[in-house]
Amino acid sequence: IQGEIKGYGTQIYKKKKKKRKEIGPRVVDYAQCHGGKGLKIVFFHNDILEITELIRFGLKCLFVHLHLGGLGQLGVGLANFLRKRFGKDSVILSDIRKPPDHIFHNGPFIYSDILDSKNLRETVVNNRINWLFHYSALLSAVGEADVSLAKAVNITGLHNVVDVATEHGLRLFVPSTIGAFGPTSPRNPAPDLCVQRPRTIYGVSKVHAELMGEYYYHRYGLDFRCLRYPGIISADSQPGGGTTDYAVQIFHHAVKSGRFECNLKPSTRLPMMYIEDCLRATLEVMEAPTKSLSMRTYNINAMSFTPEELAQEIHKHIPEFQITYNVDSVRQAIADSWPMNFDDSNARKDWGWKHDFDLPNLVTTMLNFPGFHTRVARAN
Ligand SMILES: NC(=O)c1ccc[n+]([C@@H]2O[C@H](COP(=O)([O-])OP(=O)(O)OC[C@H]3O[C@@H](n4cnc5c(N)ncnc54)[C@H](O)[C@@H]3O)[C@@H](O)[C@H]2O)c1
Ligand SMILES: C[C@@H](O)[C@H](N)C(=O)O
Repeated sequence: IQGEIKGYGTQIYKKKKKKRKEIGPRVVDYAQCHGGKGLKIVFFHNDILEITELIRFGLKCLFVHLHLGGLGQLGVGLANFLRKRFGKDSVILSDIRKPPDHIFHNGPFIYSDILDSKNLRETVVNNRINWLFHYSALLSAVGEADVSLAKAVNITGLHNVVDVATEHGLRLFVPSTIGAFGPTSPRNPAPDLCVQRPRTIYGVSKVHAELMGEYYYHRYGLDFRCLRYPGIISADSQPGGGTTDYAVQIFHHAVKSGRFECNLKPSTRLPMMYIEDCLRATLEVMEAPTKSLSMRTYNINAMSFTPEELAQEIHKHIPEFQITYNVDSVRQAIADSWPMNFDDSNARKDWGWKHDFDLPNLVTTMLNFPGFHTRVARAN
């Protein structure tokens, strides 16, 4: 292996018979592996930046990520995405639910309840975890239906996660949301820093998570990283009870029956994103050099549309598709308090965020997603 590791002025050499390393002061050991065809390099476990650079040069590396709340709409996709990048055994998926066979056999899975701090600590210590992705949460609509459980999972759970991550020097990712804004926030667009007075327990808990993470970063040096996601749209996983769920369900109904009853008004404009962009952004901000991050919580944006505009785009592919409206007052009130558009210029400037999917691409990709039609048929 030969090449310069950008930004670090270090080099790895492989010569025919003799292997030699020059890779900066933090390498603690190196050895031949794979029958002499490879070079195994051992780092201090926190040197993620150097490891990231090496992976760009095609080196395989083992460092372990723990992924909490991993069986939800976004979790399995994130685990697959990270496993492709870092190797199957480097990512441990966890949840309190029993995983289906194909997920259980696809890589390490363990039970982990974020409300049980002892169990969480044991998991982190026993598996020598370096990065932690905290996806466990009750979303906006289900949170309003059970405020006390939402308080426990979204607030007490977050405290446990932040404590363990701080104690063990982990890099911690916590997703926030458009739901962290409220009716008094600027809505078109909502910038990173502005009034945040959400009116849902979900939103309140996410503002709390943003502030706790940033406080621990300043006070104790916790490497906390947070993105405010828009509503996320995925083909192979179901949404978990949010206000933006309609934008996933519409595709299933369009394919299955050609009809969809929407629970938001036709003119409700919300920021949205295809899952592939969301997962890529998550990895990009986790890999971003510390010095490039001027903030610890960033908006990320891709597109913004109304149910009416989404239906029109689907109509181009399925001309017989029909949408009707039966408004759910709880979800509508939530949606009306959220931003219509997101200003993500800081993410674009600081660490080069750029979305790939706009509305036409999203609809084409969803409707042509491999196995989507079969999956819809099976789900029904
Ligand atoms: N999906 C979106 O559109 C969206 C948008 C913005 C932000 N987010 C955030 O991304 C994260 C993941 O969202 P999602 O859509 O996958 O959510 P989801 O509701 O689909 O999944 C949440 C998971 O958390 C697990 N969980 C609940 N209680 C737990 C506990 N005590 N311990 C461990 N796990 C527990 C659940 O079993 C579930 O698998 C959440 O934090 C959410 O707020 C999601
Ligand atoms: C927007 C996001 O946080 C989630 N999909 C919800 O609607 O609750």
